[in-house]
Amino acid sequence: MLHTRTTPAERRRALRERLTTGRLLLMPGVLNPLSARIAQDTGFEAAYLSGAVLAADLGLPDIGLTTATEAAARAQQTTRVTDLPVLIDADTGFGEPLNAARTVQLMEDAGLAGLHLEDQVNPKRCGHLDGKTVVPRAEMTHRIRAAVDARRDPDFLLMARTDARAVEGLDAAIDRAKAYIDAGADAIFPEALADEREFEAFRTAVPVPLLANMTEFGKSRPLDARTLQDLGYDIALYPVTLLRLAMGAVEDGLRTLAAEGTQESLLPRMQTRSRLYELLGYEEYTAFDGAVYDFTLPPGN
Ligand SMILES: C[C@](O)(C(=O)O)[C@H](CC(=O)O)C(=O)O
Ligand SMILES: [Mg+2]
Repeated sequence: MLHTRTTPAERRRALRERLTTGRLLLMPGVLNPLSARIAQDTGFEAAYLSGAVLAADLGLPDIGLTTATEAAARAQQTTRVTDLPVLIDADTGFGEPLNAARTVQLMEDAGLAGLHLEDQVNPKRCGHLDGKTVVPRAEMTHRIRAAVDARRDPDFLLMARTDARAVEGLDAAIDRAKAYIDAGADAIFPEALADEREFEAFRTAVPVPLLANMTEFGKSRPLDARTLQDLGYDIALYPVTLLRLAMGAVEDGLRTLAAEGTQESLLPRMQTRSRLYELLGYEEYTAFDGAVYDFTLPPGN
C-alpha cells in the first residue's frame, strides 16, 4: 500500500538471478505506472520503460527530444508502485560520456534495475528506421566505461545496445558487441536483426545475456517465445506493445463515441471500476484509514 516495500537492491538481484536461469524473460514495455501494476498482477516478472513510449506519450517522435530527467521522473513514478525489476531505455545516455555517467546515477536513484545505452549518434532515431548512424566503436566504449565508473550498485544492469547491424552489417555488429562487453557491459541488445539466422549468430558469438527486441512493424520478423528460448535468448522485449494496444482502443473508442453518441457498446471492452480499484489497492488504504474508502460499489461495476 502507498508504495512498494521492495528495495532497488532486491530487484536488481532478482533480475540478475533471473538472467542466470536460462529461461526466457518476457519483458513488456509499460506505458504508465498503472500498467506496470497490471504487468505484475498478470504474472510478468519484469517491466521495461521504452524511450519510444515516453516520447509518444508526450506527443513527440522518438528522436532524442526527451531528457534524462523526464525519463528518470517517469521511472521513479513507476518503481514506486510495482515490485518488479524495471529496465529503462536510456537512449544514447542523453549526451556525451559524462552525461551517460550522470544518467546512470539518476536511474539508480529512480530505483531501476538497469538501463541500456545505444551506440547511435545524437540525435538518435528509432532503431527500426532507415538513416540512423552509429558513433565510432571507441566512442561507444568510452560511453560504456563512463557508465560503469559511475555505477554505485554493481548489481545495476548495464546493457549495451548496438544499432550497427543496419549500418555496418552483422559481423561488425557482433565485433562491436564484444568490444562493449570488454568495456564492461553486462548484457547486449542487438538492434534490428533481420531473421533467426542473425539472432543465432549473435548468440553463438556473444557470451552474455542477450535481449531480443520484438517490436511490432519493425525490421525484425516477430519470433515467438518458444523460438527465442530455443535460440538461447534471455529477454524477449515487447517495448511498444501496450501503447499500441491502448492507443488503438482509444482511437476506436473515440470514433464509436462520436458515431453512436453513447459509450454503451464499449462497456464490455472497458476495465471496470472494481478492477481498477482492485489494482489500486483501495481496500488496503481503507484498512489503513477507514475514512479514505467509505462507500460500496453498485453491483456489476
Ligand atoms: C526499443 C525502442 O528503443 C524503444 O524506445 O522502445 C524502440 C522501439 C520501437 O520504436 O519500436 C526501437 O526499437 O528503437
Ligand atoms: Mg528507444
